[in-house]
Amino acid sequence: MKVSLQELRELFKPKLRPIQWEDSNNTLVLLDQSALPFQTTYVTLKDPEEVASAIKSMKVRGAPAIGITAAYGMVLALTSRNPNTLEEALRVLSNAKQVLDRARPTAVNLSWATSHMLNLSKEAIQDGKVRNVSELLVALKDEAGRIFQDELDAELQMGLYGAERLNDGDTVLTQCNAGGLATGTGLGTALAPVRVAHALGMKVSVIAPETRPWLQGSRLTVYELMADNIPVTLVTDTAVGLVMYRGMVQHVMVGADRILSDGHVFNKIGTFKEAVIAHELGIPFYVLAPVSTFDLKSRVEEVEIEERDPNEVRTVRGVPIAPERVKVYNPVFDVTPPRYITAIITEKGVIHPPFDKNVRKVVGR
Ligand SMILES: CSC[C@H]1O[C@H](OP(=O)(O)O)[C@H](O)[C@@H]1O
Repeated sequence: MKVSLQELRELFKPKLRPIQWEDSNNTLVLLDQSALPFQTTYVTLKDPEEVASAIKSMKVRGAPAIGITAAYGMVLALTSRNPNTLEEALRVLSNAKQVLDRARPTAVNLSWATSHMLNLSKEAIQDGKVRNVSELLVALKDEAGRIFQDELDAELQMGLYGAERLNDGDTVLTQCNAGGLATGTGLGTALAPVRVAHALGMKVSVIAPETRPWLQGSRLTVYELMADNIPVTLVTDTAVGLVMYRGMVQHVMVGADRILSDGHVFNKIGTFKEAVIAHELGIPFYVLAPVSTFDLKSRVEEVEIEERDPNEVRTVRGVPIAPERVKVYNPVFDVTPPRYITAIITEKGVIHPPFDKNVRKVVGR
C-alpha cells in the first residue's frame, strides 16, 4: 500500500475537531465528550484549573487528547496568571503542571505533555531563545500546536501501518474509543487503520463493545464511525467472546494509555479479556499508540490504575441499575501482559515480540 504521508494528509480531512485553541482570546474550546452523542456542546476554558476539571470529569478523554489538552493547559497558565518575569513564569508553569498531572493518573500522555512544556520553557530561557514572558508564551503556543500536528501525523502513519494488515471484507474488534475523539485530532489510533483503509477504498467494518461503565464504545466510537459512514456494529461487553468464537472478527485493534518497556499495556478496562480470548483463538491483537504513550521507566506494579466514582457503575446515565448502597469496585483501566499482544503499532514503526528488547529499539529513549 504505497501512499505517502503527504498524500494521506490530503486524503484525510478530519470532520471532528474535539480540541480548538482560540488565539484571539487565549481560550481552549473542547467538544464535551460526556454529553455525546445526544448533545453537541462545547466548554471554553481559560486556566489550568478549568482544564484539569475538564479532564477529571472526562469532558475530554483519551490518552493523546488528554496530552494535547494538558499542553494547552500549560499555555493557559501563562495567559491567565500574566507573570511579569521569566522566573515567575517558571513558577506558574510548575504549579500548573502539578494541578494538571493530578487530574487523571493512568494515561502517561498527560504528564509527558506537562513535563515537555515545562522542560522546553526552562531550556528556551537557559539558551536565551526567549528573552521575556511574551516570547515564552509564543514559544509555548507554537509547541502545543506542534504536539497536536505531530499527533495527527503519527496517527496517519499508524493508520497506514495498520491498514497494511487489513484485507477487503475484514472486521476489526476494538475496545472503548480510541478514535478521533480520544486523540483530539479527529482520526484516532485504534480506529486509524480502518479510517485509512476506507479512505483508500477498502471495505472494512468495526465491531464496537459498549465499554461500560462510561460507554465510550456505544456513545463515542459508534458516533464517530457512523459520521464517517464506516460500517459499525454495537455489541455488549459480554458478547466479545462469542463474536470472536464465531469468527466474526479478523483482527483486534485497541488503543493504550500507557505502555511499558517490556510491553505491558494499560488500556480501558476490558482490554485484557479481549486479548486473552484473541490469543486463545489465534486472532491478531494489535495495540496502536504514539511514542508519547510509552513509559520506559515504570514497572507494572508501580502504575496507578484509576478508580472512579462508584455511581458510574451503580447507574447508567443517572438511572439506577443496582441497589443504592451496594459496594462497588470501579477500576477504569486494566493491564495486558505482552504475551497476549501480536504487535504494537507506533508512528516510528511496528514493534514485535520480544518487547523487552524491541520497544527501546523503536521508541528510542
Ligand atoms: C487513543 S485513546 C487511549 C485510551 O484512552 C481511553 O480511556 P478514557 O476514555 O478513560 O480516557 C481508552 O482507554 C483508550 O483506549
